[in-house]
Amino acid sequence: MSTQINTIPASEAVRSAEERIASYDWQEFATELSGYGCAVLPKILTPEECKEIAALYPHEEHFRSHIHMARHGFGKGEYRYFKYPLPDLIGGLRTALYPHLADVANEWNARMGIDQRYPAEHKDFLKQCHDAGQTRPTPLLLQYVPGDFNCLHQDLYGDLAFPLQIAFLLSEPGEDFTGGEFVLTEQRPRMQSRAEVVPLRQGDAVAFAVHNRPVQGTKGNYRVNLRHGVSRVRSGQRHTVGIIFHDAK
Ligand SMILES: O=C(O)CCC(=O)C(=O)O
Ligand SMILES: [Fe+2]
Repeated sequence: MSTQINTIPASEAVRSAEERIASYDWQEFATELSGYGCAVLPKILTPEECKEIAALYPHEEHFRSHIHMARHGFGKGEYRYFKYPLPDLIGGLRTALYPHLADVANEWNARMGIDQRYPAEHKDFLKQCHDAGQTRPTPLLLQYVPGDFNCLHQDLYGDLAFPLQIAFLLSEPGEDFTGGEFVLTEQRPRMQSRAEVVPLRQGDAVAFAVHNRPVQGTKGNYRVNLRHGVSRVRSGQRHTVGIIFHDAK
């Protein structure tokens, strides 16, 4: 299938992704992400782009695998992992968003006493993944119908894991679907867990911690353990795209 998002040359898709992300206040974004473990990028995709991406779902040629969540105990609903080459817009956003997240990830690792530092460009991090045998693309398109939900989880696919990821809501809450809230939990050592429900509109993206983040305590930084998921969809259809920055084994 040829859709508009696949007819833009890849270099232009990166530029267009770079242009759109230049309009955000990345300092404020980093403060929010470090304060709460998640931060929203409003209206990163247009409604037309959301519809175009969601419309790829039935077209198998774009995907390497198809997962029925109930079969694995992951919840209920389905998703498909994109194949390389990724659709230009998704690949472009993956490349253009990475450097902003790498700055936060490197600061978090320093605060958590983890030696690893992430390179400034995504292609260099992907090379590390590929050299470690993690070669399969992880961006995915998810589809939920009434009764579907996504259990709390962490998207780890091997030893190498970039600590932040992004999900884009492609459907409009209240119009295309009800329920289906994006949820994050944060397990704090020797304390009760904290939950966040992230309000998103169509075209918004949420960046969040994949598994750990540092929290400033009275005696220095401590590490919390995060999981994310989606509450039950009550009506309609909900689509999302997930961008994970490490590749899979
Ligand atoms: O559907 C969602 O909002 C969450 C999808 C998800 O688990 C992910 O992008 O990793
Ligand atoms: Fe996920």
